[in-house]
Amino acid sequence: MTQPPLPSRSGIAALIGRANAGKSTLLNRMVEEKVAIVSGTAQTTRNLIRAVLTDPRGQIVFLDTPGIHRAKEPLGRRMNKIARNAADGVDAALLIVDASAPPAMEDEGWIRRLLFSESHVLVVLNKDDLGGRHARAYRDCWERVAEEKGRDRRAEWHTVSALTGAGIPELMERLFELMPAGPLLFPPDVLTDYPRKLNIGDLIREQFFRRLREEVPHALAVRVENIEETDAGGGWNISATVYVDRHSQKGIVIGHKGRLIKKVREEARREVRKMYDRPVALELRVKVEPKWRENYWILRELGYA
Ligand SMILES: Nc1nc2c(ncn2[C@@H]2O[C@H](COP(=O)(O)OP(=O)(O)OP(=O)(O)O)[C@@H](O)[C@H]2O)c(=O)[nH]1
Repeated sequence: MTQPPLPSRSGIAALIGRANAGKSTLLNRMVEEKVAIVSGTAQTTRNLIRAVLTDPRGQIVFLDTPGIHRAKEPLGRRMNKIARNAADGVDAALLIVDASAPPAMEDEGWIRRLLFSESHVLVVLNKDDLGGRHARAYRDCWERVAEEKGRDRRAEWHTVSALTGAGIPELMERLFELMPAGPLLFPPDVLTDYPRKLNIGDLIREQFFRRLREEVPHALAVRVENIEETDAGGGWNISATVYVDRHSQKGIVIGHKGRLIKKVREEARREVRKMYDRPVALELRVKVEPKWRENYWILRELGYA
């Protein structure tokens, strides 16, 4: 029997929008049962990947942006920074707005940001079932901010109701078109097992977050290369690489006499052991990879065995 051909497009879409705009409802509606939502467990709240949708038209990896809130603590501020950057370097950035309510400061903030993003931008006017009274105000807001900023930048506008499903097939069709041709980013039968490497990477990164000043963690990625089962006791030998942008950051991440990375390794090891309930050995390497954020090959490789 011949297998159906694999889809030949695959890309990344970021979901952006203020709380209550309907991001989660929209995501659920877009992916329906066809998807493996990446694990509902508590750990994945830190995880940016929310879902991977594969169908004959292609594959879309949906990235979530943690809500932007008025964060006082450093971790919250860093999360905001991550959220703001999630719109960059993706194949489609979806700004979801609630068209039944007027644009809020946060919507305008996102518009300002998206005007400078190189990603293809789609503004999704959600909750159209409530009448979409304020749809025009969002378009006006876009135009006004673009003019203020001197940016001749257009967005694509889609009117939907995540609740009733109206407008969703058209939006999906368009998203698949926007995904670049190329091999799948993730295996098609994604992936109950897949989040493990991501989660462990997150746990390690979080330990750096806790110990470093703002600039560095933002320029820091952790990629778990390998999880090897040990012969005895069901333990894991994990090796991971910490990527930074610049040489100067390498020293910071390693710390005086290697103290910082050692501490991170110990704490991360403890966290992983707690989460997966097994003995863990962890090896960390630091690598300088200028502009890693612009290369999403790191993302491509995450999760592959
Ligand atoms: N009438 C209507 N309500 C909607 C629609 N989409 C979402 N909602 C409602 O809006 C509320 C917020 O939706 P969520 O999907 O939780 O919003 P969110 O943007 O994910 O919010 P956070 O999880 O806080 O980021 C819920 O009560 C939804 O049922 C829609 O198209 N029409």
